[in-house]
Amino acid sequence: MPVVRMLRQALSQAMQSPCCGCRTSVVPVRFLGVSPRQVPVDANFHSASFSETDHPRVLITGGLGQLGVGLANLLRKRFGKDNVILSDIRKPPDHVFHSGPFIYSDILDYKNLREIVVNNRITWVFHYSALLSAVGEANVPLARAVNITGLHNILDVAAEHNLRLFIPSTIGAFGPTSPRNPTPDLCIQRPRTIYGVSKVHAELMGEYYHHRYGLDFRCLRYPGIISADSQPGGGTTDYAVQIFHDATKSGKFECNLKASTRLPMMYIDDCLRATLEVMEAPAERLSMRTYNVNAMSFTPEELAQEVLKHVPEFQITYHVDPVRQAIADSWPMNFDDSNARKDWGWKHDFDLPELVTTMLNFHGSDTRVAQAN
Ligand SMILES: NC(=O)c1ccc[n+]([C@@H]2O[C@H](COP(=O)([O-])OP(=O)(O)OC[C@H]3O[C@@H](n4cnc5c(N)ncnc54)[C@H](O)[C@@H]3O)[C@@H](O)[C@H]2O)c1
Ligand SMILES: C[C@@H](O)[C@H](N)C(=O)O
Repeated sequence: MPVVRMLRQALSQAMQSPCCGCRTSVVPVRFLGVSPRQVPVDANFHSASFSETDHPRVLITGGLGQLGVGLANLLRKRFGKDNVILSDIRKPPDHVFHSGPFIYSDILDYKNLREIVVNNRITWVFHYSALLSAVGEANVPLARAVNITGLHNILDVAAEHNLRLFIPSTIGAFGPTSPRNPTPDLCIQRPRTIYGVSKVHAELMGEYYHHRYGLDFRCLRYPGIISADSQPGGGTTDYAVQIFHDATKSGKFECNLKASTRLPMMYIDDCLRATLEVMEAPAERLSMRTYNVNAMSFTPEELAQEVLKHVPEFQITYHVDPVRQAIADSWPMNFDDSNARKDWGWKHDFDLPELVTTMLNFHGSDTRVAQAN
């Protein structure tokens, strides 16, 4: 059937369908190959995208970055190893490859995404593929492709196959004209990075697909995430991970942000737990589809002071990267996550002292910690 005729037919069906809220029963259609399809959306989709007695079948995109492997570990404990598929365009290290299902998936290849979802009977997607703030500024065309075209692909696949879709947003979705201390869920969002622009777009498109097509879209705005056993992928908050490596290796750290740069931060265990909790929350508990989540907020100077309590010879110096500093200066200093706490019971476990002890212990400074205490 010619494309124009199909579009007309889809539009006319959408106009004729009884309106439940503002949702219609037609999802966007991709015209690929010779068999374009229209997939009706169940009006009661929010109640379940899979049988409630079954475990979800999960796909994680961009899973080999800082957060994906930890998320896979957490989800596999809960839903079973074979129910969680990790994917990326990079080659997995041995321990990841042998820890559960892994497949190649390029978020820019729509047809391949659809095949993966169909062949593996996927019901939940955690869409982690992205270029972060600093690497995004270094390659805007690629960031635009991965973060925006890739987003469109995953939204369409999710809407067509009734998936529950998690997309992380970020403190970077706010900008210099947002209230920065604290930053509430709903306020002006005019970010100055391609990363931030693409994340505001993701928030708005996900919410639009939710209202328009009933897509079960869920989104958390993460602060800077600090992890011990995985490396950050090129963001502005990376210093708060690197400091622990350097403090334990050499006792010295050169920070690329000013001493007084305050940013919201979270330990990875809290971040991944928040992600699972919002995905498991009953739909009626979610008064919004995009929530701020937070744990703590600190400056490099305050972090260094806390490290010093454990590593008395630790020295921090500053060599400011103007690109990262400009980004950080436009981001929230404190994040108001009261809606997440009220609606679905968000509560963080790690504050700054627990974070520093955990990170230093992981990096093998047990003796120094013991000596200092
Ligand atoms: N780490 C943080 O501090 C933080 C904070 C806020 C939000 N987030 C969001 O969480 C998600 C995961 O973050 P992360 O820190 O693990 O990111 P990361 O940069 O470490 O990893 C991103 C992954 O995406 C993959 N990728 C790139 N292009 C791809 C493509 N075409 N197809 C498929 N995969 C592709 C990369 O290979 C990489 O493994 C991102 O969406 C990020 O915006 C992270
Ligand atoms: C904050 C977050 O989105 C990411 N860590 C970055 O700095 O780009």
